Amino acid sequence: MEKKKNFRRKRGNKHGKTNWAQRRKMAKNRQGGDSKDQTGVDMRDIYPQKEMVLDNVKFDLYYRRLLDPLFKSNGATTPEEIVANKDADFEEFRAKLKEKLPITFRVNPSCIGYEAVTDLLSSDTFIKDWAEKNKDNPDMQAKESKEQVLTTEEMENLKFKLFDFYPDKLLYELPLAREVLRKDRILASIHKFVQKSNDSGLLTRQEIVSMIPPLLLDVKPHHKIYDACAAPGSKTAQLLEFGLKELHGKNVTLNPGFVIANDADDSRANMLAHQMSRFNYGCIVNHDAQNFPTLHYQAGTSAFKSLDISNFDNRVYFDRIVCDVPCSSDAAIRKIPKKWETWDPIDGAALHPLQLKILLRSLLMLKPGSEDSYLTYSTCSLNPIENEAVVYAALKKLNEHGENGEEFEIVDCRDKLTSFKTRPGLCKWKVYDSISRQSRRRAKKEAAKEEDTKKEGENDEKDQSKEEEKKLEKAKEYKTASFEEYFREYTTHDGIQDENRKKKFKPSFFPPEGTEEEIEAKYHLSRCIRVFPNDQDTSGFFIVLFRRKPLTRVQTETAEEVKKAEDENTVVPVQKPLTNMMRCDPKDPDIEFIQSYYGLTEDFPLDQIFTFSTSMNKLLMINKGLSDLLYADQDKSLNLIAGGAETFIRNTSKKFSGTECIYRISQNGIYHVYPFMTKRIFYVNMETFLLVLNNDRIQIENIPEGDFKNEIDSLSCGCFVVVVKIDENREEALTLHRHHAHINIMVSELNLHRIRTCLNKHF
Ligand SMILES: C[S@@+](CC[C@H](N)C(=O)[O-])C[C@H]1O[C@@H](n2cnc3c(N)ncnc32)[C@H](O)[C@@H]1O
Repeated sequence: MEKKKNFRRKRGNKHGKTNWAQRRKMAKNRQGGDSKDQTGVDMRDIYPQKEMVLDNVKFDLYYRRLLDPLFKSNGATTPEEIVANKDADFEEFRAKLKEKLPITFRVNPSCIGYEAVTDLLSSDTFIKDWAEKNKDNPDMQAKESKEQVLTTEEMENLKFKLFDFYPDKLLYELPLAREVLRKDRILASIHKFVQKSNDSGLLTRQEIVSMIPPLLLDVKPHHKIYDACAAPGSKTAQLLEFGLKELHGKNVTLNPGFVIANDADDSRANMLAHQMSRFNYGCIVNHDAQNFPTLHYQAGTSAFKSLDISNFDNRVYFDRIVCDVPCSSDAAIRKIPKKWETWDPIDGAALHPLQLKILLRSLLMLKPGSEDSYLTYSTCSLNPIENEAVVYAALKKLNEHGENGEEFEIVDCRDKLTSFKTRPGLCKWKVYDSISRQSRRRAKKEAAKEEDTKKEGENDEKDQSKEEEKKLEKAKEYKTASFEEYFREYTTHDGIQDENRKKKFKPSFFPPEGTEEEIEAKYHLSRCIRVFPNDQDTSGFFIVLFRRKPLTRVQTETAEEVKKAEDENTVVPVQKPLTNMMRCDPKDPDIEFIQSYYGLTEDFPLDQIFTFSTSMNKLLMINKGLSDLLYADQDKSLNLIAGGAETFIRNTSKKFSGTECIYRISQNGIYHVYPFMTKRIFYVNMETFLLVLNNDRIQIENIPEGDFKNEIDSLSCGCFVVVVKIDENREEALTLHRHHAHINIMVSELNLHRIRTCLNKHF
């Protein structure tokens, strides 16, 4: 019993499940992150951790052979030169995989005033200026180290590296190793700046290759977007940013587009909530993507009315889908060095069936009959079994069974990545099974037995095979180790002898039949993209862009049913509560209070306010598109985890007692409300805005005489909003609270950091 208790404590809650925070802690402990004892001695100094061997002979053999057509021969003509050049390219590839990744990040273009941030980051002197400004700021210093690693001259010349294949000067790299950043007394402030800006949503730290799928999708605000395997959400954030970039204030709330982020792992799905919390534009759901429920727009809703009657199909479809499936992650080995120890191609083989199911389900969720329906499939694996084989199997299944010809096609998207090097997809590949260490040992033994069984006794034989095995392990070089020793080739599925292996190695692993030209003409597999780590110092990656062509018409209802549905258009559907998220009744006294207290205009969409709790302590705003989607879920089949932006918060704290203000406005949701406010909102000049931005608390008597002071003097206690016009198209807003004798800002430190940076008011 005692044992069981301990097990529970170690592993999480009483059901043995761990949440995200617990897992992080466990991982940190495993990595020795929190390794100091009570006296502050780092135990890693006493018991140094095992040095990780960044080598795997199987990995080398497998990829040198499987990806051979992709290694560069650099114009060589003789067979020897071709092999030598390809070997050199492979060596570069392999060497790069052993290096640590540089830190890259993206500016969030949906932040108001983000252009000021891109100007700062691309300036020659930002690093130097920021370090200088923060040299005495304890919040921006490294905790332990006080060294200065870079020379003054190196420091002078240090700049962020800008990648111009990404639009609007948004993508940067910090051109230094993490160790240097952490150690250097001055540079620590830059590291802190990136961290703080990342936490505030202004920057997103993300690997370059992982940014490619959303980039290829050319997202527009009206798009309905589905992210099938979304956690931890870096691509979801990018999709939201692209969608929101062109929208500000009012438009977001009334916008028909949305992003729905799904992940099958409930604790990972919860991690997405942070990414989405500021946008009323997205929601998070928790389903197996291969079985994602089909939703239908309901008669009577505006989304239903806008459906094309000549092509009637009231299922919910998506304009853009990101299918970033679970994979063996061997292309991310720079980030996960442990893979060097554990890598085996069977990992990819085991995931192929799930990857294919997720892709098939997702492709069918793309809007049919449209000129503008795109999906990206991606993995951070190099293995053709997880990549081209999945893509080919999906195309084969969907196109050959479609009645109207080839409905899905691979799009050539290389022109969208000019100045970013990629390598093409493979048309043909081999299917290899790896021979286990046990089988290799057995084979060695048998060979040894055959040669000289009589001379040696059993014990000697054991010693010999052990000896041989050691030698073999030492032969780390792919040139000296024999491929056949490690891998067995399967040419057809029918030809697999071992029944167990036959179950694991599916028919869909195998490449198309025919010549490369024939295959290419039919499937265009070379339009897939593989990123090699050595081409521009990134991780590896595989991406393919699919398009659903407007060929078939899918009818889910008969013409009479359509007619009936049209007749029913005037009927407002019953508003059932959702599984765990409820639409607030616009007639609820609390909602009516909000409307009158803040003087919300008639067009404020009261029916887009939702809550997760019957006590209505936190009210979330969702936009028009998301609201339509949730209406479509009348069967409550969506397992909704979070959605919308936290906008109104019930004032339960004592510090707000004595005011009539039942709900204050949250800074997260302010942008969705203030354009509709006619009361308790003040448009101020930049000077006044900076006064409230830079002071937590201001005595009312100390506010300089003028319009703002007069307005505050006559304002009752409670929440209010100030707005400043930055230029023709941009405004920034803050939530504040008026108390009897003072006002104070109700904005988190991180939000303040974001706003100050975007206004360029740190300097
Ligand atoms: C490669 S990660 C996604 C990374 C994410 N797209 C990003 O950019 O941050 C794959 C995700 O798929 C999830 N997953 C695994 N099996 C799934 C399934 N059957 N359906 C949906 N998600 C699944 C995993 O929990 C994991 O979070």
